[in-house]
Amino acid sequence: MAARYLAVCADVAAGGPADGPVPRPVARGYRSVVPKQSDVALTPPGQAPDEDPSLAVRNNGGADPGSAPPPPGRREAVLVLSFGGPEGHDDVMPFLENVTRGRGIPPERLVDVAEHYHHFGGVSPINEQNRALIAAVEADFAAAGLDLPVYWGNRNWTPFVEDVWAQMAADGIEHVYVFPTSAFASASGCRQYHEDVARARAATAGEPGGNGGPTAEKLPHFGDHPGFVQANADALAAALATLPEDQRDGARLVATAHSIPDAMAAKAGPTGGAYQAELMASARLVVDAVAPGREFDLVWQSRSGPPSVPWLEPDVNDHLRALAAEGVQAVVLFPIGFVSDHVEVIWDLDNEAAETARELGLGFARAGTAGTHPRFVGMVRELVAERRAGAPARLGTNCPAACCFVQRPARPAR
Ligand SMILES: CC1=C(CCC(=O)O)c2cc3nc(cc4[nH]c(cc5[nH]c(cc1n2)c(C)c5CCC(=O)O)c(CCC(=O)O)c4C)C(CCC(=O)O)=C3C
Ligand SMILES: [Fe+2]
Repeated sequence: MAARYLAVCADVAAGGPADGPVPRPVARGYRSVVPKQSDVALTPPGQAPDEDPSLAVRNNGGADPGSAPPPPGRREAVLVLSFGGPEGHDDVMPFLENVTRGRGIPPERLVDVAEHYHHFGGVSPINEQNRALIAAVEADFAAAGLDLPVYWGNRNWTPFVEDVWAQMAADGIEHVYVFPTSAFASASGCRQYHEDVARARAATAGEPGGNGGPTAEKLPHFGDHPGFVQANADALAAALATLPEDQRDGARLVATAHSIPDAMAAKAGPTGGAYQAELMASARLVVDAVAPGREFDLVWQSRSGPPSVPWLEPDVNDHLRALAAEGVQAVVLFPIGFVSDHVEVIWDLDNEAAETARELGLGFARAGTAGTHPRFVGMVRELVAERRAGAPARLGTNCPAACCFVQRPARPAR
């Protein structure tokens, strides 16, 4: 049975740190502060930040020569690099301004999204989820006898990646394996994480006596990694089992991911279209692990941007309406595009999409995300081990110098 891929481009084959000494290894427990403006130079539009030769490894589109094994004695670390989220009501607007600066998101959309956060006391669960992931990775490293410190930095809120970079430099870290909390290609999910590292290195170089701090390599996309797939498959099976027995076989399985502008999707990955292609491949693996060959759909959620700009469609809510009209009785949503149950998941799916399903009389279940599933946690160690062994990138995808670039204002340094 062929999967019903509803993606637009289905024809694309492409694949604060405390004062004084701060204890290693994790910059946790930051106070929530309004970000300071820094005057770090921007990546000029059109110039890829990963042309910075100190960003040591690029897993370019299948042509990855592999990294050299690390020189003996090099002091290394892992950085969990994430999106960031507010920690209280007063953080919400400054956080949203950080996310959307220069992005052309309409102000009324920001007001709406702020409400989603205020609904949860202004606290995004993403930070607690990242702390839990880091604790699990540290425990996994320790159990495997791997002595590698784990740091945490964010793009849009404390602990900011710039501050953590300075901390790693102060701690004598020479090289960092960057693990982004995002599995797939796109300007949002891959390239911006490269840009975050480049910005952090520029900021560190701008400090007195600074030299950019540790060199870095971003770990490859992991949507097809067995650890990620197993975590999502277990969650999908568990969600399916919550439906009444007579609905399970007929329930439609629906993968979701963050919508992105069509123009961004067209530029994702070395030959374009990689966001949808990687998501489809990942969702297929997840479904096959639960119910081999079973049909599923891939649709989009959390669209922002002005209506005049086309984004990937259909939206999950519209899709639920179409399914109900077809006579489908129940759905299981699995948000394959995210790695934890943050606001985009618990608001846009558990609240909005669940409400749509209720209105339509559709049975509804939502699968969890990878979170701290042991196979997902172990995946981080495996990805690092591959790079340390000098192996070619397993997946062969990570945004090379020129890909995923969309012409829009560079995100100013905070
Ligand atoms: C592909 C993708 C991922 C997955 C990959 C990854 O994880 O990186 C993702 C994750 C996330 N997106 C998040 C939050 C937001 N995203 C926004 C805006 C946007 N997202 C986009 C795409 C993505 N976003 C895009 C193209 C925009 C338009 C602005 C622009 O062109 O850059 C806005 C602005 C308001 C709005 O319009 O919604 C917010 C608040 C949170 C945090 C949730 C929490 O706090 O719990 C997370 C993990
Ligand atoms: Fe987003």
